[in-house]
Amino acid sequence: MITALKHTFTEIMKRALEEARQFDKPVILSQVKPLNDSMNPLHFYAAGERLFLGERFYWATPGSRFTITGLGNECTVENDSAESDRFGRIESDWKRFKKMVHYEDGAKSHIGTGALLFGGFSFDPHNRRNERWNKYPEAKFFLPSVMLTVKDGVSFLTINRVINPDDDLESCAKHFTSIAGEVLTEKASTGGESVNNYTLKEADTGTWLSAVQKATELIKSGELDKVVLAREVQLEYDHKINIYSTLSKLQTEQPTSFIFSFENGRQSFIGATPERLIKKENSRLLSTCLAGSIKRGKSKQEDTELGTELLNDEKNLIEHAIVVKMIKDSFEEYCSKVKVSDHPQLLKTKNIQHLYTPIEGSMKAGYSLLNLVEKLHPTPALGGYPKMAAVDIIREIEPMDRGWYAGPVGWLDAENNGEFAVAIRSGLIEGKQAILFAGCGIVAESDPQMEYQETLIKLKPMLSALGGVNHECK
Ligand SMILES: C=C(O[C@H]1C=CC=C(C(=O)O)[C@@H]1O)C(=O)O
Ligand SMILES: [Mg+2]
Repeated sequence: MITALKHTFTEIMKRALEEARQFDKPVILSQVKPLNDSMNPLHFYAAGERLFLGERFYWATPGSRFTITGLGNECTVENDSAESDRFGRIESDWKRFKKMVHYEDGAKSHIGTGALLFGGFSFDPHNRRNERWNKYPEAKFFLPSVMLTVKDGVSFLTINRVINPDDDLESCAKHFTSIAGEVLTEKASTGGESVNNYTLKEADTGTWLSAVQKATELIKSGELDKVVLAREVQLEYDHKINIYSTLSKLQTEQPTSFIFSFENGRQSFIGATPERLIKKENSRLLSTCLAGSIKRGKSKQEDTELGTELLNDEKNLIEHAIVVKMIKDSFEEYCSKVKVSDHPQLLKTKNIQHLYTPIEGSMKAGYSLLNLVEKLHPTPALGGYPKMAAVDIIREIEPMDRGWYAGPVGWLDAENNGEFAVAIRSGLIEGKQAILFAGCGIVAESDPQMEYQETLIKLKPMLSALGGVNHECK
């Protein structure tokens, strides 16, 4: 068995085992190999179904220029802390582990390969909890057993193993020699019925409209500047929802968004979000201010006219400016060389146009990616401004438990690089049921009916991926 592996890697494996025994602590061993043939990441996800159902993740940046697909769970790093230390605790748990990461010689030169954690955070750890989110703690990440990274068309396979002090060399070696073969030769089960017969229930529409009205009054009375209010719809299908085809439709229909799936037992939390929270590549940090929306036009001309209207609409410009100010202020605290343009541009997805301002900076020494996630979450595009007042009001008047909706979802590696998006345009899927979420930034000038119409547009990406393109809610 062991001889099937490269001699050097066997040596590394022995050293890892010795280290685990010496410190009486588990050690992560990671092997990264380039793949000669390019591989379709969604096929890889589907191929993991038999062996790793319930423990898979998928992440694709806009245009699928970078994807990571993880199968199996070598170790979970999670906590249910309602305090702000939920970010810090993920960081310190990961630090403890990652000190002992070993790479095959020469393999670790690509960000997004090797040992990394994928997962996310709930929106608000202090909110009441609906039992549907029981499997999604306030912070949960896992290290996959096997992972495919595709970067600009080049594929890498990572195999991870947590080596415990009482493991033996032979079983470790077996893990590395057999796991990749088992997945790579597995036939992807991508089929299944296309989903289209469903019933849709809208929860508490009246309550939501009154909440929006109430929010505008609170804003006018000076209690806060902005609050984001969300609502949910429940879809019941007559057969099990096919996650593979849903992801693949999202990927085709939403090329300007991040596509994600976090599979957790029988549930999958999936979405196509256009909004990056933070990306860190070495010391370079990028964030996206995205807020303010209008529908797409039916013709090119109407689309351009609507875009121009959005760029000049006072209500939407206020909604957007509040986000830019908060992210810019945070960047100025944590970064040098902050760059942000004075005027928003348009970001167009298939169904909607947004006001968009990218922002970048160079992270000061002593900070980490998760420090930035903690600082930014929730931005006023998801929470409101001021942050604490807005989150309190959401807790009080929003008629639902957001769970992981609008929380940060993404990955971080052992070198403190990674990327998080905000989990909007998303849904929680289990069996025949999908619960979809959509929210809107409420400012003093907001009109409840118009905000409601905006949520209908924001529900479309998920509805369409689930086969319900023409549905119009009440
Ligand atoms: C909260 C959501 O969208 C945010 C992101 C972009 C534009 C928004 C808006 O115009 O209201 C929202 O702030 C959502 O899609 O659920
Ligand atoms: Mg809006």
